[in-house]
Amino acid sequence: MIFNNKKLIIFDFDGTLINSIPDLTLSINKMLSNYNLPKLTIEQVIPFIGNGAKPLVERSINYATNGLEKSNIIFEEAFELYLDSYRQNICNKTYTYNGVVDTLKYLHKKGYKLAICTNKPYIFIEPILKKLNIRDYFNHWIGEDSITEKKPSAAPLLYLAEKENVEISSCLMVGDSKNDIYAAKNADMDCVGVSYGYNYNEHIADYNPTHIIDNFAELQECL
Ligand SMILES: O=C(O)COP(=O)(O)O
Repeated sequence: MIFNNKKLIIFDFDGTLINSIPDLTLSINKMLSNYNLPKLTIEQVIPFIGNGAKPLVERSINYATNGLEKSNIIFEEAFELYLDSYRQNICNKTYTYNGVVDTLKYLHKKGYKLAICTNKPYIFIEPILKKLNIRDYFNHWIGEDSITEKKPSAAPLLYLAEKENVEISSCLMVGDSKNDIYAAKNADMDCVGVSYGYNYNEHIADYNPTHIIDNFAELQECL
């Protein structure tokens, strides 16, 4: 599929541009170990990603304490422990998926405006972009706490379109999660689903994005 007349491409972050799951899991496990709870595997943590940091911590604690006593856990304290650990391990094993760097370079060179809309806390975005040497490709990035609503609300996508002064029909959302597809549909925006991400272990095709790609570099054939 070829998308004509697009000017602004908005990317999801975790599961689309970067595989952050090893560092997220490490930080979840550091938090859990504080309460002598069993460690979770990467596979166990994957379906907890997508709605932001608090749901990730909450789902992980619920899973790890299944049947165990949890009255000793104060959620706000556990959340701070997780944030502290992630701050220190933000980009140890996180990497860009295959084709991401070359494709960002290609799109940037072609004159597209590029932005990121993630449900990750804002404070974590820039350090990762810098560490992975991709910061300068993006005009804007927003996190779950940047405005009052997050994906699957249309609000963050509408906010970015307005910031960049681009009409919705000239924007394209690219993401791995149903939250990305719903946000795009709620904003009446075309969207590309990537099949290799997390998406609660569900097929992205089940959410009917405008187009699906299996490798990020395929975007170069669409734009
Ligand atoms: O941190 C999350 O829960 C999801 O982040 P994402 O929106 O970049 O996939």
